[in-house]
Amino acid sequence: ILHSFLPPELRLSPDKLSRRLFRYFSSYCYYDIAELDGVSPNELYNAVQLYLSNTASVSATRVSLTRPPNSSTFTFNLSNNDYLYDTFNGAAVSWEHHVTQRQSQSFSWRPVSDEKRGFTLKINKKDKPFILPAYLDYIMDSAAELRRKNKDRLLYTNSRGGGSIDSGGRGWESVPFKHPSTFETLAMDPALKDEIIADLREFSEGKAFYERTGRAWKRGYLLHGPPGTGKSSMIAAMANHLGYDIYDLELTEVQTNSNLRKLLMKTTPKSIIVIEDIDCSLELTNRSSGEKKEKPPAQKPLPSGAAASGEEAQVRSVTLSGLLNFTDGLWSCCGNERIFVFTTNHVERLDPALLRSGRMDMHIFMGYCSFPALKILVKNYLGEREEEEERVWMELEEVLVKVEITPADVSEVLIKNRRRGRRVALEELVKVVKGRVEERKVVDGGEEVVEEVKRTLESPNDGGGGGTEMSVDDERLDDAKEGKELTV
Ligand SMILES: Nc1ncnc2c1ncn2[C@@H]1O[C@H](COP(=O)(O)OP(=O)(O)OP(=O)(O)O)[C@@H](O)[C@H]1O
Ligand SMILES: [Mg+2]
Repeated sequence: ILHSFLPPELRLSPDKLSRRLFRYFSSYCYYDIAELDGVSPNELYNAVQLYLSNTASVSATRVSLTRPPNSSTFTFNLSNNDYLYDTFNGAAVSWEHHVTQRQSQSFSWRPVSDEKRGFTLKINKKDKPFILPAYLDYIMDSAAELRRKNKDRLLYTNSRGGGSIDSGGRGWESVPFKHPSTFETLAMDPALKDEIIADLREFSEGKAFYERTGRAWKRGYLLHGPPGTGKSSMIAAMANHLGYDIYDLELTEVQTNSNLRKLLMKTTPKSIIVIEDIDCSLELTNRSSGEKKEKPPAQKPLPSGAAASGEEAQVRSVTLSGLLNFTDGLWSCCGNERIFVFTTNHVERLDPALLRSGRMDMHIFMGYCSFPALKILVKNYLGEREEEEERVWMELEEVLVKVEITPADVSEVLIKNRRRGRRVALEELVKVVKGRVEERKVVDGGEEVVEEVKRTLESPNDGGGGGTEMSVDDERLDDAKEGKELTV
């Protein structure tokens, strides 16, 4: 009866009709996202699945857990007909996963699953203008990010072959990057560590900021400090924290500025470009001086093998300005989201052009082992602190301020004595640090004596310089000789 009264477009089966009526009066709208679009996979379905499997708001009543091979984390998927709630821009949405059996198996060249899977997104009609399509874009971006984080990261180098960039080779050779260093295991001042982590987060989330301010989306860090203080470990921790690849650029292997540019052009976004020991890699003379720069001794001969004239050598070698052009000049915008890290043991040897403000955004000094850093190292190697160790810790805190010991040295002692038990390892550490204090006293004493001897020799009233008697305590002089060679 109803059919005969209704217009043709509404003459539907009761089931469909009731659904349409329900949707018409409902305050929600629904979006179906099927696994397959015809026979090809639906990218959005995969993105939603990945996004939901990592979303923090696990409010579904039943989820299926999985652990992919070689992964340390569990992921979960929605079970059939279960819901998960999410919020975006303050609006609540829900996702339902449905799995149904395929009715008829039409012939297909590709293997098609027996099940038909899909997600249904339910959002309030009033929220629709505010969250669509931004929410779906956000899901696609988040999924791409998760995919990148889950994939093996790579360490590239230009010094292991990979084909010379000149002869059309790739220039970079890669290996899987598996360095275990993280910010948690990195022993350094906690305040500085937090500052670096915050800086990295700001950088990686700063796309809009960099666009708005017209700056190239890149950041430079200069790590300096004595050997064995964790500069390389810091780079690994940065890469692990951000999930970036690392390009370890061996400058001495690059022959010309143009090759350097080609190599850097081949780096991918979301990567860290590292130049270790920059003071040794290049003759980093002041680029404005216009003087001819001698080819650095470490630099390899030119591929042609021909002896280049002085002029040619100048043109055909990597210069500071060539490097800065890429890190800072017009070329810096070729490729987004890149971090440059330079390390050096001698910051004072670097060209001021490299140090001027704005060039390297952050100068990080990796110093000798402080007490908070020591606590992290002990925790890394020996585990959590125990109750009855108060005395040893007090002793360590007291002596540590008197010496310069690198985290690498501390690690060495702890690794060597780890098997002998925690207590013994700590006692050994105290012994080593105290030993260093004693050594230092001798050296300091020696230096004092040297100064005193110098003063005596230089003073004409005392008859110094003529081999006459000196008023130096013999015993201290002996000590000094043991500790340090006298060079007066
Ligand atoms: N701050 C640190 N935190 C944790 N471990 C450290 C730290 N510093 C050094 N180590 C340990 O010492 C070893 C050497 O450190 P690393 O290679 O990072 O030093 P570096 O500063 O890069 O030295 P170099 O200037 O000689 O290149 C590392 O394998 C690491 O185990
Ligand atoms: Mg290093």
